[in-house]
Amino acid sequence: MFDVDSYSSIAIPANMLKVALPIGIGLASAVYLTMKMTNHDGFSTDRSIPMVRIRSGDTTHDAEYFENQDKFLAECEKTYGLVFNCLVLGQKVTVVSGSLAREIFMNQDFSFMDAIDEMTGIQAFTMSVIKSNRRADSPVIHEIIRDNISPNLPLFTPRIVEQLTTAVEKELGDGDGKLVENPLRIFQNMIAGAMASVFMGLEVAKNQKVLDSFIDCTYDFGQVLGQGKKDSWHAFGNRAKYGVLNPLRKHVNIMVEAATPVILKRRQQEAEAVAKGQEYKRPMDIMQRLLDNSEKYGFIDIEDEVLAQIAKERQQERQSKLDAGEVASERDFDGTKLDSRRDLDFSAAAIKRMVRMDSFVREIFRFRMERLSLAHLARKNVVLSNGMVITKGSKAIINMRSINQDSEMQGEDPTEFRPWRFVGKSKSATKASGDFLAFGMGRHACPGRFLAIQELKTVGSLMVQKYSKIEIQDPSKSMSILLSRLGQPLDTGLIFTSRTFSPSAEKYY
Ligand code: HEM
Repeated sequence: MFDVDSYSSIAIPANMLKVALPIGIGLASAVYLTMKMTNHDGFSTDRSIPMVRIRSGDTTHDAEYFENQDKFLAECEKTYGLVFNCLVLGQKVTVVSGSLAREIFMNQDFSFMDAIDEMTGIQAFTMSVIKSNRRADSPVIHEIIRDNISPNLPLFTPRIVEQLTTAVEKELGDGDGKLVENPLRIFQNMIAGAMASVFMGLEVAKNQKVLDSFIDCTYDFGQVLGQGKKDSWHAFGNRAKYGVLNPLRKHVNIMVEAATPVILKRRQQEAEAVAKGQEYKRPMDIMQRLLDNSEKYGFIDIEDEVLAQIAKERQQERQSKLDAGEVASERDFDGTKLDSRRDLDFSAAAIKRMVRMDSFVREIFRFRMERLSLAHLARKNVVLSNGMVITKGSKAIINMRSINQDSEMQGEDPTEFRPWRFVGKSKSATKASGDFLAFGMGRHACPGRFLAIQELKTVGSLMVQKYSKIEIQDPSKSMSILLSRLGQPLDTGLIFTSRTFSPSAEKYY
C-alpha cells in the first residue's frame, strides 16, 4: 500500500485519479460486455426452437410485450408452441411454457441463482460480506432455513403476531378514514420487525437501528435486483460498485454490534445454568440455532476473539460455582414447557386453519405474478422432453401466463381474480408444484416460503380483524393496482377505517 497523498504529489495529481478511475471502469466494462456478447447467446441456439418475429418498426419484443403481456404470450404460444426465443426484458431468453416448465426446475443443470447473478451481479454484493460457505451454490442457506425456520414456525408464530400487531397499532392505529399515503413502506416496516425477531430474537429486534437495517437491507437488495428490464450494464454496474463499496457491510456491522452483548449474555446464562446443573432455556431464534450449530454449518465465527473470551468466562464461572459447592439438582421444566408449547401450537394452527386467507394469498401470487419470470441459466446442454435443447449458457425463462391462466390447472375463468379459488382444493399457498411456480419447485424450491406465506396470512388477517374498510384513495386505479407486479409501489394511497368491535378475523372473509 502507498499513501495516495504523498504519491500523487510526486507522480499523478490526485485529480487525475478521479478522472482515470471512471475511464478505467468504462474501458473495463466495454471489454467485459464484448466478451459477454461473444461468449453467451442468451437464448438457446438449438435451431429447432423458433424465434418470435419482431414487429415491424421494433428492434426487440419489449414494446409488444409490455403493451399487453397476456395477448403477446398467448399469440406466441399459438404460433410457435411451448418453447420459443424472444428478445424481452432487455435480454435474450428462451421462453418455456406449460407442461415443459417444470423440467426447468427439476433439472439440476439449470440454475436460478446463476441467472439472477448474470442479470444483476448480485453475487458481488453478497459475497463480499460473507465469511464462510463462500461457494456461490453452497446449499447451506437453504439448509439453515429448511432445518431451523420451517419446522419451528409454531414457536415463532406468537412473536410474529405480536410484532405485527404492535406495528399495526403504531403505524396505522385507529383509522377513521385515515389516509396513508405510502402504505408499502408501512407494510415493509411490519415485515422487517417480524423477520428481525425470528432471526435475531426479541431482544435484538427491539433495537431500532437493527430494524432500520433490516428495512434498508431489503431496499438495498431491491436496488441490486432492479425493476423491470435488466441488462448487462445493470449487472456490470453492480459488480463494479459493490465489489468496492458494499452497503451490506454497514448492516453487518450494525447487526454484529447489536448481537454481541446479547450473545455474551446468553453464553453467561448458559454457563450459569450448566454450573447449577439446570437445563439452559435456549432462546428460540435463528441466531441461537446458528450459535449452537456453527460447526455443522461450517461457520467461521463472526467474532472469534469474543467466542474465545466467552469460553474462558464460562470455564471460570463453572469453576467458581463448583468451588463454592453450589450444585443445584436437575429440574423438570416439562409442565411449563408443555403449557407454553400448547399455546404456541394453537396460534400456528389458527393461522393454518385460515383457508380463505391462504387461497387469497395464493390467488394474488397467481394473478399478479410477472408473466415472464424465474429465468434459469443452463449450466450444460439440456434436452427437454419434446427433444428441444436449451444450450449451455443460455437462459430459459418461465412463461407464467401459460400456467397461471390455464383453466385445466387453475379452474374456471383463469383470467378473473377470485380470492376463494383454491378453498377446499388442497392447493395451499406453500405447495410448490407444476401449477404454482411462484416459489419454484423441486430441490431448489424456496425454503423460506412457509415463513413468507405465514407472515402474509398474518398481515392479511390482522388487517381484516382491525379494519372494516381499506379503500384505494383513487378508485380509478383499482384495476391497474390489481394488475401491477407484486411488490410494485402503489401510485395512490390507501384509506383505513377501523372496526368498532374486534371479532375473530376468519368470520369476515
Ligand atoms: C414472497 C416471498 C418469496 C418469494 C416469492 C420467493 C421465491 C423464491 C423463488 C422463485 C426461488 C427460486 C427457486 C428455484 O431455484 O427454482 C427462491 C429461492 C430461495 N428463497 Fe425464496 N421467496 C420468498 C421468500 C423467501 C424468504 C422469506 C426466505 C428466507 C427466509 C427465502 C429464501 C430463499 C432461498 C435461500 C432460496 C434458494 C434456494 C436454493 O437455491 O436451494 N425466500 N425463492
